[in-house]
Amino acid sequence: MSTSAAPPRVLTVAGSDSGGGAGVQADLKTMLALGVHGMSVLTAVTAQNSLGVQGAWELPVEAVRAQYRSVVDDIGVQAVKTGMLASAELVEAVAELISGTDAPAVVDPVGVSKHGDPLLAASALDSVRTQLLPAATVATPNLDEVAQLTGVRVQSEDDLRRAAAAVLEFGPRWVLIKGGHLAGDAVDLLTDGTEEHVLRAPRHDNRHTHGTGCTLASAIACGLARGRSVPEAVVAAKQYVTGAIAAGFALGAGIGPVDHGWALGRDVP
Ligand SMILES: Nc1ncnc2c1ncn2[C@@H]1O[C@H](COP(=O)(O)OP(=O)(O)O)[C@@H](O)[C@H]1O
Ligand SMILES: Cc1ncc(COP(=O)(O)O)c(N)n1
Repeated sequence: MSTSAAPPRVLTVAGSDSGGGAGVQADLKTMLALGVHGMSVLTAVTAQNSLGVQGAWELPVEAVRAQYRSVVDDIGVQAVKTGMLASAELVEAVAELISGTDAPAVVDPVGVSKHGDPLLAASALDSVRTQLLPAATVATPNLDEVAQLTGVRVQSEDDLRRAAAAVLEFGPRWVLIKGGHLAGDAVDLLTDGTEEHVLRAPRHDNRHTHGTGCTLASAIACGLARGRSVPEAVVAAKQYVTGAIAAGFALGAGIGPVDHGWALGRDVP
């Protein structure tokens, strides 16, 4: 009997989106599409659909710690991605867990949903700044999160560099500022303070963009788990999320999800 070699293992530490477009569900679908073994530590459960978030319940810190230890101590991880962490207590526990793990960490500092529903308590922002961001190999804030964390308001592409410098002050190794909410091309800036990479993709005129940020951060984690450098992983992840946005589809009466499976059966980037 033959056994196949195990694929790289990637762990998401995030909230559940019952609608299946964002959160842990987006992360695991991305991981399957990009050829790694996806695993999850659930931090919170949301009742969520195309119209918004109808309810959110966080898990006890012991439940988060126990899930994390179960996965890391037996199966092992080649990369970790964090998403919705809900409270200061959970942010601090997760920051400690990822700091003690010998694997790159992609930190998506999720603040609010596309519909403006809060996914992180305001009282947790300081823990994100002082404990979570310093533990990140790559942090991937969107423009609202940049404003919340640093006070820098990005209004045009020219402001991206100033935003990146302000986030780097908190200590992540790299930062990817996502300019997806600006008009014009979808432009993101990746930098470690020395090297700078501008990632530009055509804007798809598609309102079905639920889950873009989760999908991009997970795709970066997949690339890192496969041994790619941060810039290589981010370039490939940007290609993957751009294709997923182009293929986003209507579901329910509101904002539909990106299509995580758009590249299945084709060569993955
Ligand atoms: N309409 C769009 N067309 C193409 N790319 C987009 C579009 N909207 C967002 N993006 C890209 O999707 C990724 C996620 O960005 P964003 O939507 O800003 O994150 P978040 O989901 O955290 O708000 C970024 O690479 C961004 O440039
Ligand atoms: C549980 C959960 N986590 C994260 C997001 C952010 O989603 P997006 O990727 O659209 O910003 C969400 N809506 N729900």
